[in-house]
Amino acid sequence: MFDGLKDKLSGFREDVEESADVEEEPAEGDEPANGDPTSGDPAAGDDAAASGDAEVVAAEAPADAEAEPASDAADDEPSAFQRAKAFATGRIIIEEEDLEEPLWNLEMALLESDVEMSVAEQILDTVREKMLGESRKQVETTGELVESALHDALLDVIAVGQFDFEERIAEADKPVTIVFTGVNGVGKTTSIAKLSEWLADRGYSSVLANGDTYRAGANEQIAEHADRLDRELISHDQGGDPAAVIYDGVEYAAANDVDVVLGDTAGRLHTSDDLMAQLEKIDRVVDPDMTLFVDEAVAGQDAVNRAKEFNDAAEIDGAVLTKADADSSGGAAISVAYVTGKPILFLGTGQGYDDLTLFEPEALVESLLDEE
Ligand SMILES: Nc1nc2c(ncn2[C@@H]2O[C@H](COP(=O)(O)OP(=O)(O)OP(=O)(O)O)[C@@H](O)[C@H]2O)c(=O)[nH]1
Repeated sequence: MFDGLKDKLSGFREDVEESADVEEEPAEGDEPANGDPTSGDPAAGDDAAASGDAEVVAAEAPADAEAEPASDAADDEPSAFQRAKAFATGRIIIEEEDLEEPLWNLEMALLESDVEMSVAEQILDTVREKMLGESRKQVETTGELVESALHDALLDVIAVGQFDFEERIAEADKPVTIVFTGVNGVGKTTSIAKLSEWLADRGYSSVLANGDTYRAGANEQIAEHADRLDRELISHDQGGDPAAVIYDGVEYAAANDVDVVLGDTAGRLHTSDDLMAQLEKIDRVVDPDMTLFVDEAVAGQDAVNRAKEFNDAAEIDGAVLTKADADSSGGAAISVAYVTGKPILFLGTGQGYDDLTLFEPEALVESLLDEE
């Protein structure tokens, strides 16, 4: 999953390792490109330093490095002594300028992978801070340092607002009403059917309510899922009031001890203003326990923009990203939570009813950074 992004992240690691290697070259006695007088220290010839596995001391680069070379050994800068010591112990120092090109390449890679601009910038800021920050005292290999910086940076943006969905269902008063929003054709209805099955696997009953009274054929489509899964479906004729359908779903669930109401909504009306007004009305009338926004992982930036738009109209509690099994760039999965402040809760991973996976930020980050 998200193989393109995975390759690009691995490219960043190689870039940094290459830049760090350049720092080690003075072992041969060459004058370093940056003219740093300490880089030529003979101690840099240490075997460990010459190996690709050299340890790293992360240090803040002086902001005015060019104007004032490291000769003054100011307390808050990587002093000549620190550098000499680093070389003597087979370590290298990562400076801001070593990261410049790799970070630029990383930014391009993230944008090419459809990561939203503000999210890409946040990732870069965290990576820069983690790799140069004073607080990082541990000594690690270049690869480990990059991996840990990327891990923290990605997790920070992906895990925004994450909560335990099953616990939320377990603790809520029944029936729990969940309304699904999102444009047509992204897999909203299929996701409702999948979630009904996911809930049943965990002992929760559910009823489907078709609030998409706009599109011809919507009743038949959801009825097919309800039949196959043997679930009750509440629907009104085409053109009816969607808020009334979902309201009836809640009444039915309360009267029949059903745990969860899963309400579908239209993905398109005459105008997008009509659609947003309809969602606001459902919000007002039904006051759902959760509103989940559904879109395709493959839609990239479009999915991120739509998530923002829908969240503005009827505040969402989380998102479901479908078609994560298709070859997608990964940008939506990285960006939606940071941009909306609401977590991705599920990934759709196929067309079967069991193809719904709880979204786990830590697992996603680990798989993105897995070198296999
Ligand atoms: N590969 C894959 N296909 C999916 C996934 N989720 C849904 N689909 C397919 O996407 C298509 C559209 O899904 P629907 O559930 O009809 O989409 P919708 O958003 O409800 O569309 P409307 O009913 O038109 O609003 C169907 O063919 C689904 O089988 C997924 O996670 N992976």
